[in-house]
Amino acid sequence: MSDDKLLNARQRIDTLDEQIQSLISERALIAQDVARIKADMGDGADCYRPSREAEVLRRVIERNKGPLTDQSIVRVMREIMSACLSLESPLEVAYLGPEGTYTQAAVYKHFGNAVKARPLAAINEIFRDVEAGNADYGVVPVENSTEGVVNYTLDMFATSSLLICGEVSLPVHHHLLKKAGDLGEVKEIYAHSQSFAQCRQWLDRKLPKAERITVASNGEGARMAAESDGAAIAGKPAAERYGLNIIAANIEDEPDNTTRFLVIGRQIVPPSGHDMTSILLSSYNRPGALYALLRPFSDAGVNLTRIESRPSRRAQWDYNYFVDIEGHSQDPVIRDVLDGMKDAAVFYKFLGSYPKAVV
Ligand SMILES: O=C(O)C(=O)C[C@]1(C(=O)O)C=C[C@@H](O)C=C1
Repeated sequence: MSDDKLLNARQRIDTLDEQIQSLISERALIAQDVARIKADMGDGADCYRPSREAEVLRRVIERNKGPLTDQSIVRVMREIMSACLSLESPLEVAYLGPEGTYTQAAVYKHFGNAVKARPLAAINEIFRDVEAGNADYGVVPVENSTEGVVNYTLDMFATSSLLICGEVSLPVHHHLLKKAGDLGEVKEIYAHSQSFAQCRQWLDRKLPKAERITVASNGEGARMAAESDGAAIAGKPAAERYGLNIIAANIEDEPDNTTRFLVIGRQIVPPSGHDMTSILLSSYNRPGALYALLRPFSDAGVNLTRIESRPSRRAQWDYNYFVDIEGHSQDPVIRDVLDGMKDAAVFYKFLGSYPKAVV
């Protein structure tokens, strides 16, 4: 009797699978049409449309009645769009490698698995690669909820011609990885400095005597652990990539530890309805100058969500301010404020308007 029930349920699944598959194929045919339409419009260069993708994914969440979580249903839809886009034009995305880094996970979260992800050794190489047109887009880490900003990425924007085209928010779970053995045998640990900082309390408590060896990336640390008796702090993809065991899971001090990444490219992204805008400013070094510069945001009711200062490298004790606001630069209110700011600031650079991360 229960055999019959199982058979029946599987038949219903088979029927639905057939319908889903034929609908996905129909969708892919339309995506090919879209590519032809874009080519006819002389607009073919940018097959990837971040705003449209954000709209599609937001609609998926609005429609979701469960039982799948928003994250799960978005992941499925993201892969369908990724496969459709690869029919239009395969994308190449440079990221902070080697394989197994959180940045690689951010690439796949944002672009799906049909993208060609290219690992590079340093953040400046990613900027150069995209600027030179070797990669279509790049993905770089910009801030972590526990450890704060990635200064190197912010500094690159001061001189780069690239724009921010998107953001990716990735919950980061650190694990202690080792070829074999257990916690008691760990004498050396390889990790990126940010990961050591994010797991400091756990390490002080559990492995106070182990030597902490800072390496360029967590992927690199995992590779080194695979070739030695040492352990590495990295994510699950690195464990899989380098054949390591997870000997302690989720060792980050903050359970909500999240890293924000930026997608960099040459595209001016149109509004999606829920956008962010990033700018770089510097003000005169006199009382009230920074306040006067930023006040128009408040007067216009624009939400300033982040401000970071970095040495400008133009003069001693002179600073650049990285400012994030909610909204798009094509919104007339924001356009007016930014236009005023261009004249009032000592230095002003528009870094991009882009859709807020959907999940
Ligand atoms: O709407 C478009 O412009 C498309 O190319 C289609 C599509 C999709 O599959 O939905 C694919 C790629 C783009 O990045 C956005 C959306």
